[in-house]
Formats: sequence, structure tokens, C-alpha cells
Amino acid sequence: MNVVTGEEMHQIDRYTIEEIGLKAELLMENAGLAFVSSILHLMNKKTAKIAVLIGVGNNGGDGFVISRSLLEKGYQVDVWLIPPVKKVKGTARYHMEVFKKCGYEFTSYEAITCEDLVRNLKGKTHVIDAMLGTGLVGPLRQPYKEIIEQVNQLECQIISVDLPSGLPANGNSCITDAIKASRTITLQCPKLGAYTFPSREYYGDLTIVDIGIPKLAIKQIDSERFLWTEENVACSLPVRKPSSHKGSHGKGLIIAGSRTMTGAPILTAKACHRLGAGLVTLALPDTIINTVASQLIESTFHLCPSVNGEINSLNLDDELMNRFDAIAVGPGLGRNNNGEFIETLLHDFDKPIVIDADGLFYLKDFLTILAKRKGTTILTPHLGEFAYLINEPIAKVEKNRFQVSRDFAVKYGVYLVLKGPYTVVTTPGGQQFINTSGNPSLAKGGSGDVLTGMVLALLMQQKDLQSAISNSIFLHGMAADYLISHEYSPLSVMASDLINIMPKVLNSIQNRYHKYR
Ligand SMILES: NC(=O)C1=CN([C@@H]2O[C@H](COP(=O)(O)OP(=O)(O)OC[C@H]3O[C@@H](n4cnc5c(N)ncnc54)[C@H](O)[C@@H]3O)[C@@H](O)[C@H]2O)[C@@H](O)CC1
Ligand SMILES: Nc1ncnc2c1ncn2[C@@H]1O[C@H](COP(=O)(O)OP(=O)(O)O)[C@@H](O)[C@H]1O
Ligand SMILES: [K+]
Repeated sequence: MNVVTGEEMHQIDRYTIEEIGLKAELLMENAGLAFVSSILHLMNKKTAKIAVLIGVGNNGGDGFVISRSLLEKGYQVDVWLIPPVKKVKGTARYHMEVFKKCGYEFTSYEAITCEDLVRNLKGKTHVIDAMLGTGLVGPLRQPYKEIIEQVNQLECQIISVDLPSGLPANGNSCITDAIKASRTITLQCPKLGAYTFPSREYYGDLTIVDIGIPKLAIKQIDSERFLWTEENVACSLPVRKPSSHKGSHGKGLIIAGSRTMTGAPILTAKACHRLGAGLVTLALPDTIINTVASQLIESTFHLCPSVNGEINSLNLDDELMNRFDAIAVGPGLGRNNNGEFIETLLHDFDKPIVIDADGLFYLKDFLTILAKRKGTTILTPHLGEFAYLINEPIAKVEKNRFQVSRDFAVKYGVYLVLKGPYTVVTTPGGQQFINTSGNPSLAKGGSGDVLTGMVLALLMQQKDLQSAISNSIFLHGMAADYLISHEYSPLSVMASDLINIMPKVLNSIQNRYHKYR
């Protein structure tokens, strides 16, 4: 599914209407009806008291269709038109006329005061926000500003049409005033701002509804941003052949751990085993082997000379190194070394390398080598690690995360996994895939180490690297979702729980989508 900017959505609408010939009035009717179908379960016809706030543009036009449809179904609805009637034009005007001709009435905001509106809204159970959509330009003007301030004080459910009014569709501008919705029903394509913070916090729960825009119209914009969903995972997870043997599922090397971080290599290796890797070898500082090995019975080990409890050199000749199909480096390495072995890896190993955590810290010194590297490189930074790597403040990265990660991935020819809520995977070609699973229970030390092991496992088993990376991220988030929907508190999920629950997560996805297997 494509994720679009406001401008791209307008291009899609334009193509649908002008080139394909689907009438704008019909699209608006579809939009309003799709919205209503998706919210009916939230409203009890006997008790719901609904207000619809209608703006000047097509978002307001959707509001007229929604109001008519709810009234036809017998709901109690008060409708408020915010701009002067004469300003309503085009398709929205058409639906305003249809609304009136069906015998329904609205109140014009021109004729009342903000206090009158607020008094009325205080008695409502639901406010439908159809004031402003993707056509917002610049800072919010009156009277929307004062109305939105008041609506945000209400205790009822606020449901936004397409996106919360006042919120820029692309999410990277300053947000001054915008509706804080309990729920947003987005029309056809999710907008970029829905996956950017703090913009996403205004959306509440997000539902995406189909309004009948043909696929061809969406293809025209050549968008490079997509959602990666459970269905994508189910279609692309590796299937084991009956004739396969352990060598068919990859020999992975994990370079991790230090005297003060002995848990990280354990988590990474266990996660890698759980996701089907054929063979997993851990390269560790020689001093921690006993601690780590006592908790890992499936892995093999390679001992590295250490200084102050951290790996000092890999002690791997080319022949030994090239026995592996892929390498993950970084979890728990520590930062008190010169990281020269990262440079060696980038030079000498031409198969996929995943670099995480402290490996990224060292990588900053070797970016020129990274740019020249022929083999595939996958970087998995969280915001802080990425901000450090590119020398920018975290806030700037957060606000422009799609753009900055794309610039980096294309410049250095890497797969960049920018972690956090809605982790974004950018390919070396600049395509971006947004993860849709996971929850804040993952915001805990160790969950990134688990992800690194999962990425290593799947990239050795799947030809398409983007699918392998996105699938690992989805399953990692899905494990956290599974736990909190099965009696775990979000506070209590631990990184090792993600690994332990993985068999059930994989089974549930495979059972639900057996048609794809
Ligand atoms: N045919 C289409 O284009 C369709 C559009 N749809 C709806 O139409 C919306 C987009 O419609 P529009 O392009 O008319 O945009 P809006 O409905 O967002 O309205 C834009 C208008 O709002 C006012 N405005 C803009 N910035 C403002 C600000 N900062 N402060 C106060 N007022 C401001 C201006 O008068 C501007 O013309 C979508 O979000 C969606 O809800 C749906 O009906 C589906 C079909
Ligand atoms: N609020 C959140 N919602 C969803 N996922 C999250 C959230 N916070 C963190 N995560 C996920 O948890 C993982 C944390 O990784 P990282 O910060 O590297 O942890 P660590 O280094 O402690 O192991 C990432 O996959 C990230 O996407
Ligand atoms: K809206």
C-alpha cells in the first residue's frame, strides 16, 4: 500500500477524475459512505449525539455526505458549516445542495458565536471533524483556530475525516493547532504525516478506507513509500524445502559482546536461531566465553583477543571469514576500542553485513569505505545512533526521517533501517517501507539486539533483501503485539520474551494466511 504526500494525493485524485473519468461527486460519495461504514460500530443509534463540523473545501464536502448518510440511517446529527455558505464551491457545493434537497438542515457558523457552538458540542457523544484535509496551507487561520482549540477540550470521541484538521499531511512542518482526534479515518492512501512524530499523536487510532480510486491512478505518481503489512509478510516468508539441510539456511557470524555486555550476544544469537538460521557462530571477547556459552547450547563460538574486556581484533583469516554467508556486528561490543575490525570487515567480506549498535558508533570513521563497498550493507540505527552517524541533532532527524534516511541510503548504497515506532527501511535505490507492527513495550534495552539476530537469520534465507529485512522487523513488532494481547502488560515485556514467543507468532501468521503458502 502506498503512503503519499498531500501533493501526491491531489495528483491521484486529479488523474482519477480527469484521465479516468470517475466523477468527483462519486468519489466524494464513496469517501463519505466508506467513512460512515467504518465508524457505525462505534455509535449506538439510541444514545449517540453526533455533531459534524464542515469546512470550506472537499474535506467539508465529505462532511455533507457523512451527515446525510448518518441522518438517513436515523442517527441524531447536528451539522455546522464553518465558512460562509457562499464560499462553498465545486464538488462540496454539489453535496451541500444534495444534503439540503434531501430535507436536511445545517447551522451556519456565521450566524452564531464560538460560545454557542461550544455549548452545543458539550452535549455530544461524537464530533466528526470534516473541516480541513490535504488542502491545508500555512498556519491555521480563524475561525478554525478558535474552534479547534475548543474542540480539543471536549471529552467526547472526535473522529477526523482523512486527517485531523490543521495537521499538515506530510508531517514535517511545525504543528501549531490541530484537532487531537480519538480516531482518524483516512481516505484511500495513508498520508506521510501518519508515520511521523509528533504528527502521528494527533491521529488517534488510524483506519484506512478504500474509496474506489483505481490502482492505475495510484501507480501514476510513482511513489516510493509503502506500508509493509502482515499480508506482505505472509506472502514472502521463506518456506523450507523437504530436501533442505542446515547449510541451505545460512551460516551466520555474530560479532558481539564485551565484559560488561554479555546479554546482547545471547539475545542476538537466540533470535537468529529462532528465525531459522542454519548455523550461528558467535565471535566474542575470549574473556566472556564461559558466561555466554553456558546460556547458548545451539551456537558455536569463535574467540577474539580482547583488551579491557572488548574485542581487539577478529582473528579471522579470509578463508575462515568467507565460510559465512552473512555477518552481524555490533550488539554490546562496547566503545573503548578503535573499531579497526569493522574496517577489516568492510574491506574483506563481500557478502551481506548487518551493522548495529556499537558497530554503528565505529562505522562513523569508515564512511568513505562504506560508500565504496561492493557487498550489501544493512545498518540498523535508532534515531540517536543515526543522528550521531550523520552529525545532526536528533530532533532534526525525527522531523525529516523519511528524507534524511533516503539521502543516506542512496548516498552510501546501503539498506538503512531507521528504528523506532513505524521503523522505516530504505533500500539503496531509495524505496521506503514503513513497518506497521509493534508497540511501546519494545522501548526497552535488548529489543534491538533481538532484531539484529532476526535480520541476520532472514537475510540468509530470502533472496529479496528488502522483504527479508522488513519481514524481520514486522515479526519483531508482531511478537510484542502478540504478548500484550495475550495477558502481558506493556511494562513487563522483555527482550527474551520476544524470542520465546516467536514460534507462536510464526504459526499464527502461517495459519492465518495458509492460502499464500
Ligand atoms: N476529488 C477529490 O479531490 C477528493 C477529495 N477528498 C477530500 O478532499 C480533501 C482535500 O480537499 P481540498 O483540496 O478542497 O482541501 P481542504 O478540504 O483541506 O480545504 C482547503 C481549503 O481550506 C482553506 N484553508 C487552507 N489552509 C488553511 C489554513 N491554514 N487555515 C484556514 N483555512 C485554510 C482554504 O480555503 C482551502 O481552499 C481531502 O482531505 C479529502 O477529505 C475526498 O472527497 C475524496 C475525493
Ligand atoms: N515506542 C515504540 N513503538 C514501537 N517500537 C518501538 C518503540 N520503541 C522502540 N521500538 C523498537 O524496539 C527496538 C529498539 O531497538 P534499540 O533502540 O536498538 O534497542 P537496544 O539497543 O536497547 O537493543 C527497535 O526495533 C524499535 O523499532
Ligand atoms: K479533517
